[in-house]
Amino acid sequence: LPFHLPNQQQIVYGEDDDIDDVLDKPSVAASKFTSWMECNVIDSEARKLIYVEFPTKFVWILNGRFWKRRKVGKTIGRIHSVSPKLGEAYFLRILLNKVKGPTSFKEICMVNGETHSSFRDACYALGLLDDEKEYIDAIKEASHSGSGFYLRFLFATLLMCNSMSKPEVVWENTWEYLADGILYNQRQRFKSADELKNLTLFEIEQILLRNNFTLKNFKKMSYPNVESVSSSNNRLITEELYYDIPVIKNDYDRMFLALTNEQRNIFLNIMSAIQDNKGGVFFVYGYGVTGKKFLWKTISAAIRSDGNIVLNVASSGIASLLLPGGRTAHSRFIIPFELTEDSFVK
Ligand SMILES: Nc1ncnc2c1ncn2[C@@H]1O[C@H](COP(=O)(O)OP(=O)(O)OP(=O)(O)O)[C@@H](O)[C@H]1O
Repeated sequence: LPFHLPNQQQIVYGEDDDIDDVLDKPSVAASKFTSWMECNVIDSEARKLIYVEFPTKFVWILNGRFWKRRKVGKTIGRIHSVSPKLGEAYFLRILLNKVKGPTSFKEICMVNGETHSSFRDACYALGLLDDEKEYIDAIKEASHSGSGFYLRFLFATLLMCNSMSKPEVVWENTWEYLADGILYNQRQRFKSADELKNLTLFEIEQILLRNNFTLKNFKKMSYPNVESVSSSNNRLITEELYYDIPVIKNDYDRMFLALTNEQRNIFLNIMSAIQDNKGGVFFVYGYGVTGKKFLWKTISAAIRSDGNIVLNVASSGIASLLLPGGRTAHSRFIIPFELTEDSFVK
């Protein structure tokens, strides 16, 4: 048994069909599902049945596009299954297993005389959905042993699985647990008193600017470095500076000592181009498993352990996973890729 949200009935049409002809199709005016509701208006027997029971007493007359009382035969109904990800369609399906004889979509949403604004709310009112207590309790319980990072991961996983019917309720009740560690990390972000001073000056300058003043009017006062504030508020930059420097430094020391002569030569060449601000394009090639990625990792660790930024990119998703903090070049630099029949990634 098909069903659909209001005005979302399925229609099949050809590529060149005229839009008016498409809209005039009988399946638009009367889908199996909307005809069921129309039958409920005129037939009192129909109103005793939920949708899935309908085919036991009624048959669908395809030519006329209406339901008629069944005279012979037995049949059972089954409603198409729907993923919870589809939201309202999923909740409508739940209601269809409960509501007898509705004559309109509005009536499906009606519980004890009250019309709800969504199928989800109607499910709630009927007690068909759990309250979110079990999720709230689970997050609170996990907070005894898990860090804030782990809890945020848990909440994100619950969101991705669509397991919570009212994620906003869980969020409001648990955000303080989920926020654990963020304040601490933000404090750590300001590596020096100078950065903190700069940000404070920046905030003061904002107040002054709103009142047509500026710190520049006070000759002896320092002026904030606006560029560094905007970069410290830039999420991408912050993410790249989020590495645990002592850990990275340790990795770097270990890897640097292990470099082969050939790797070390390349490493020193590239590092000197960086340190002397010369820049350059380096093409490192070699047979598989000869240590190219090991070299990238060492270079990345060397640069990151100085608190600088490395953007590791690869052309394929799998290769990018092998690089520390790697992303595909397309994703990182938002390279447009026109998808046609003949397009391919070189
Ligand atoms: N100097 C080194 N000291 C210790 N282990 C190393 C060294 N160089 C490479 N390795 C190790 O050798 C293995 C292969 O290296 P890596 O993955 O860097 O090779 P690759 O050239 O990038 O391979 P592929 O081309 O197949 O992707 C890894 O396990 C790496 O840790």
